[in-house]
Amino acid sequence: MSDLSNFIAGLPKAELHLHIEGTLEPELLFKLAQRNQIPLKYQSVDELKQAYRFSNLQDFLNIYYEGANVLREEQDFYDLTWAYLLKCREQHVVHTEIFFDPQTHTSRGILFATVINGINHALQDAHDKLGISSRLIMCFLRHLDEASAFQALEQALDYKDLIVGVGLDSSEKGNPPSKFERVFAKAREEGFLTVAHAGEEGPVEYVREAVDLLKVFRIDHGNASINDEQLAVELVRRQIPLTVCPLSNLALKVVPDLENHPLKKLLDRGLLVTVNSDDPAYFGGYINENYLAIAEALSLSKADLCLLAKNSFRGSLLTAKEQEKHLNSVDSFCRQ
Ligand code: HPA
Ligand SMILES: [Zn+2]
Repeated sequence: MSDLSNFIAGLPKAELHLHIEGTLEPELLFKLAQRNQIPLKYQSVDELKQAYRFSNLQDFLNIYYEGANVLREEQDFYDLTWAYLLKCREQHVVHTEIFFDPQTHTSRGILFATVINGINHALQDAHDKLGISSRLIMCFLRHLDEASAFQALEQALDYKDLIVGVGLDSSEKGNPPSKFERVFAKAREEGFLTVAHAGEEGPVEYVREAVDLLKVFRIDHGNASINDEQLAVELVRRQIPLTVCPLSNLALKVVPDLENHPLKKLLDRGLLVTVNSDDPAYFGGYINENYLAIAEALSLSKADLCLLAKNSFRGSLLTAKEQEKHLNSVDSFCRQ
């Protein structure tokens, strides 16, 4: 390993933008298809991997929802989550805030309870056996209507002890945050925190709506924030984190290449930028690969990487005391 990848591997990190369905590796996908006797269009893992070439977000989403079809039983959700948590241990992710998409599963007749119990048991085991802490955030699919989101929210009310917040993902263009203003208002009333994907493929106006209408405490992606000076000033002043996902942006052609990624400009402007993997099984890398790719493309210094790692804890839902502990461990690693 190069000096830089060693350094990144050793940095204690939190992950704040990770779709659990996006960690479904082709090998596990095949194994679950077999276990659940689900026919696949693809003859082999290699053939499936060939299909992982995307021109935009929608291209990816079509394959991602198709992949999720092999998840049927509680054990499937457990195995999926556990495999990701083992990756966390390997990559020194000590805290992770995970998205799941209940509508992807309930629309296929899978019970909400099946999904959340499988995920939650793995998170509990990771806490007990691996010392990894976590939070769970439920995302609404923005291509579906408001009524469907309200239904998902209704089901989440029974699991308030397991779900800390709600988010918004799927096809961004044409599905602005304003479409879900009332659902998010109800979610906040019920005590959920809010986040939203915004400014990935969509315009900067969607970032503004996420902040003003959905009252988000973080923006997922937020690349477009660089296009509005006044908004950027506000994000800096309020230290609203951006959960940036470099390899995702590259794979979905949100940026033409990583050399033109806005991460360093956003960081230098004082935004609370973090690095995350989004859907690592589909985009060619987990968190360390994301740190390495963006560090190489933008010539980030070790001090920049330390700041990104610190931001990952500052932007998390951990308590101030827990954050302090992790910030100290980043500091002591970075002083070496
Ligand atoms: O990056 C993403 N954007 C929108 N929806 C998603 N669902 C999984 N990943 C993504
Ligand atoms: Zn995402």
